[in-house]
Amino acid sequence: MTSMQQSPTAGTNIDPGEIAKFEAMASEWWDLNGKFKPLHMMNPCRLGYIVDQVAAEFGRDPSQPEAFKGLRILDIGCGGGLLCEPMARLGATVVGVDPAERNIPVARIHAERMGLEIDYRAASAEALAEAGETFDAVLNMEVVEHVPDPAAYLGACARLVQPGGLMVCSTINRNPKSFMMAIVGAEHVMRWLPKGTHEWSKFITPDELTTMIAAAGLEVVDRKGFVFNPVTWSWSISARDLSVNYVTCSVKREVRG
Ligand SMILES: C[S@@+](CC[C@H](N)C(=O)[O-])C[C@H]1O[C@@H](n2cnc3c(N)ncnc32)[C@H](O)[C@@H]1O
Repeated sequence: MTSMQQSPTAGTNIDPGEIAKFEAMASEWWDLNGKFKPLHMMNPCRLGYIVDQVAAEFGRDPSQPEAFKGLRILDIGCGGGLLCEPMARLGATVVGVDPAERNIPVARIHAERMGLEIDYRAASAEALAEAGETFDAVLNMEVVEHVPDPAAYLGACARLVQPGGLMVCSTINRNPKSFMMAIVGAEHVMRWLPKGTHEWSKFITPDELTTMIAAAGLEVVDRKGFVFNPVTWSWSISARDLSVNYVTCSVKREVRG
């Protein structure tokens, strides 16, 4: 790149180092034993949470085929589409967006192979908000800890939620236990993730996240933990233990006039 050319991430709320990390792993999104193994392992648990929240908010029965038909769902920081695909299977109109350009063809090709129609775009939350797009539900899973200015990013995400809609946002708590589990355990001992995937200082406590989401104009209506059980080797939802991985659901109240 010459000094006259601008990086695609220049002047944005996107960390080029983070994008490079994810682009280097892009071919592994759908390898169950590859670098995204932890996300695949968590997927049933976090999908259960997302489906329940969306179904409750919009009065849908998720056991019915095409339960989410008519809903427009955005997955921001979609990676390879691990969450987009199940949403499309439930009948939603799905847009998956990620600033790491190499993720997009990987996600597109996989969706095509699965016979799913998903609108994947290399873009940022900020660019979509600027274009005035809105969605019934915004999925914002495991992204905020990779963003330079989380408060500004959440502001853009909140603008993408339609009045009456919701955002599901998950991330990692910041405390000594999360350092031991998410960095020492996951990156150095289990080697589930490449070393340096996460920076502990970028983790966010549930109260900090709640405050930022509220400042962005949404109301946090639910917070739960995602807890790994090393005996059953599975993840479950906890109402009490938000000490490492956790999720929030927030809504944009409709203005009554
Ligand atoms: C840990 S992965 C999570 C992927 C997906 N959300 C999931 O949970 O399966 C983080 C994703 O966030 C994307 N990302 C990094 N910085 C971002 C930003 N500023 N805005 C949106 N997405 C970003 C990365 O490219 C990567 O795909």
